[in-house]
Amino acid sequence: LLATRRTSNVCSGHRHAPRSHPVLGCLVEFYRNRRRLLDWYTGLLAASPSQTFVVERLGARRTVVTANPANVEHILKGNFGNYPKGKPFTETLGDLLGGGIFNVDGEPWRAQRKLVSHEFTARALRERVGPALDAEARARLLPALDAAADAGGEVAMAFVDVQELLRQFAFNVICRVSLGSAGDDEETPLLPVMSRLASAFDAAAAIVARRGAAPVAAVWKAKRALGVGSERRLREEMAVIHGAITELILRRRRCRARRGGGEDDLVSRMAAAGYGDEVIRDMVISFIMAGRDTTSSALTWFFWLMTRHRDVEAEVLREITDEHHDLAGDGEVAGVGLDALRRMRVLHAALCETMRLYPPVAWDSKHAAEGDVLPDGTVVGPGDRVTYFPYGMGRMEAIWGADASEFRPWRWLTSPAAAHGGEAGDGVSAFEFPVFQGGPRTCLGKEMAFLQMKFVASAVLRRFELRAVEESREPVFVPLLTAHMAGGLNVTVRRRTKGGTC
Ligand code: HEM
Repeated sequence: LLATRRTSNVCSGHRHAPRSHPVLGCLVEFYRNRRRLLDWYTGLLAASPSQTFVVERLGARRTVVTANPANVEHILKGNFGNYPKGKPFTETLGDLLGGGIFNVDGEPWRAQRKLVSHEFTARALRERVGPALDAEARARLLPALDAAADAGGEVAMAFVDVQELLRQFAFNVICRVSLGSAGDDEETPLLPVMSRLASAFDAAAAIVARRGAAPVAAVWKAKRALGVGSERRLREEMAVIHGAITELILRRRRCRARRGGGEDDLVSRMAAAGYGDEVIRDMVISFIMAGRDTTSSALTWFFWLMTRHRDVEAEVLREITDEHHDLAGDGEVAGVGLDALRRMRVLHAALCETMRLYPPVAWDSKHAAEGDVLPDGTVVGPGDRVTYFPYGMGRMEAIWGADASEFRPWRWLTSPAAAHGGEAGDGVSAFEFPVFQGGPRTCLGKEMAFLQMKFVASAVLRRFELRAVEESREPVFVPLLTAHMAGGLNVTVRRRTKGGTC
């Protein structure tokens, strides 16, 4: 069973691994560790001489898990063509994502990527993302924190779940960006459609994520064939999602017709390029998926880390105050504000450090089209799953040094490229820090994500001091499709005075 001398096999070759039944393979071990897979995998990778191990278990595909940067570069870039997402991935996520960019390979992926990249030009960020952030912050995010701050004065334990607030914020922003105004001006209010969509989306994504984590895929497939249990619920939630998005697209069309066309949002451009309603709908689903839980997850951990590391919070606040931009106060966010956000190096470093330890996408898998040998000598068979593992990589001493487990944003400012005026993190390879993936399929929304996270961090920290209600509790990181904090992040909110103190 050993793939190579340097690669550990979880069930037979690893010196710390328990002996396993030759037929059941890893199933027992896997089942025993199912609630702590992240830490189990991280430990196995750290102990492996080449930061790679192979899992073989009955009823599941052979899986190579790696935290080795040379292997990650090979999979994501060097031999990209041999590592599509593959059928097992697209089958698991197909009911949710359909034929959207996240769930297709080959030519359909290439064509969608070309089209979608227009959403992320400097102009699109300035003209559409900036105003969407500004509008959403003014409409809901800042008023909710204001209300919590007011309540805090009267009720001893008034608090707000900032993770939930951030998820709603990101959801509304991504809907505004991909669908334009989507008929805000119509008689039937838009909000109920959006909240129907948001809750169906949550339920469907959770069911699909559990499919991916199931020890044996045959179980969910049987439930789907019989239309029972969670699979039946998934079908119902998907009907709600499809109905709501189709309604939003129709509103968008009516809105465009009323205004005489000439608009440049994703839906309009896909329609103009001849894509049918179903493909457009699936693309919007992929977009919501990509843009919603990723930034809100990173920001939730960021705010929690700020309550733990007040020295870092003070440095970030000093930088924000120095930039003198008033993000939701004087309306400059869409112009000067975006440039000010780009200049914030300490905040950028703190966000990178947050995502190193708590990556929004904790692991990601491809499936080998043909047999291959990875740079560290691991043999890959045709059809094998190959998983790169940002969560484990962020904690590897082999990559980050002896202080890998500590939150130290300064490490991002001391690389030679960053120290000479580059952006924080310049000089760190995407294959050592594959939080946004890397190579031809690298995240298209990376710049938008940083802008959004910096915008929210600045707008919130400048006005409010957030403190975790249970400061001493270590929150639980739940990976699913995108990661989140179990139980949310309840914080108390106090308004800051002008000088940045409370
Ligand atoms: C902190 C925030 C974010 C992180 C960590 C992140 C991470 C990632 C990762 C790991 C992938 C690769 C997924 C895969 O191929 O399996 C990806 C792809 C993608 N991301 Fe992001 N993302 C973030 C925010 C965003 C935002 C705000 C958008 C805007 C809509 C976005 C749009 C996309 C798109 C369209 C793809 C698909 C690219 C392709 O398949 O060619 N992302 N992202």
